[in-house]
Amino acid sequence: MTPVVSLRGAGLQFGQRALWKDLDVDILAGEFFAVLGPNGSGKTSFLKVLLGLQQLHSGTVTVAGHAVERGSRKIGYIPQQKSFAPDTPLRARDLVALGVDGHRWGLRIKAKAVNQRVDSLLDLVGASDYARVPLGQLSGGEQQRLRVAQALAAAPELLLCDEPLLSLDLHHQQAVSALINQQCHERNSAVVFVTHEINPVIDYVDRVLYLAGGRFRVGTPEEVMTTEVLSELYNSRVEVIRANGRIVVVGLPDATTHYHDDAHAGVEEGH
Ligand SMILES: Nc1ncnc2c1ncn2[C@@H]1O[C@H](COP(=O)(O)OP(=O)(O)OP(=O)(O)O)[C@@H](O)[C@H]1O
Repeated sequence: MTPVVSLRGAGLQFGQRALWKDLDVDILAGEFFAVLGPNGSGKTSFLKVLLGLQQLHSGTVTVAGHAVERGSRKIGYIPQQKSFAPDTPLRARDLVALGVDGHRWGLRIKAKAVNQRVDSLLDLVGASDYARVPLGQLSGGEQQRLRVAQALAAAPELLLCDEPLLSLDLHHQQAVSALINQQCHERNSAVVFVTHEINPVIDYVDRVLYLAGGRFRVGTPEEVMTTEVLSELYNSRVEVIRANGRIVVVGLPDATTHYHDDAHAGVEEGH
């Protein structure tokens, strides 16, 4: 089986700073692949390489067996959240319709089929109620659910997600993670899921790429999310604690922690 993503000897560097190098990895159809690491470790840049928006410094990358091309219909992309401008001249359903590949249906039934597909996607992400509201008037979480629907619209072979759960409440975090998991494990897309927190998707993740300090480790969560591996990656003693199926990492170096509030200082879940 041809891997959906294949990297060989891949390296990315800005100036003198190597984000990662000598990365060999194949990501398969139906695999949920999480990319974890502190701020600035190169997670978004990893997605940009797969999107053809960022050249590798060394090595090679292919998607579905071919050189990476920009704007590929094989790839669905949920970008890191940025709000739409208040005067964006699109309604919620227009955004989702942009993701639907109308060419799949014959001309005569095209409009109807596209409308039905858009309706079912809006329903999937719980956005039917605001389908006709202009994008700029929607909350951050509502906009985010539409981006998810748009990315799923073309049933992509490869689904790239950059922190897709940010600004979603717990209920919608669970709903959106389950949808992405369905696209992966039921519809056989390869999913690359960038996140600071593994816990919301811990039940779905097959393998992890953990980036830190110019180093990386690839493996199952059980192999990578350990005291030994993370201490080595951070070059500093951290403790990985597992409780009730969740992973808590304690003692991350200050420069790499993201406190949600003061109460979390020194403790970061699933990072
Ligand atoms: N085009 C570029 N030119 C120079 N430096 C860049 C460029 N793109 C990214 N960088 C740098 O590379 C590093 C990694 O950036 P990236 O956005 O991939 O990190 P990240 O792991 O996604 O971080 P975060 O968790 O904060 O989103 C950052 O220090 C960033 O400033």
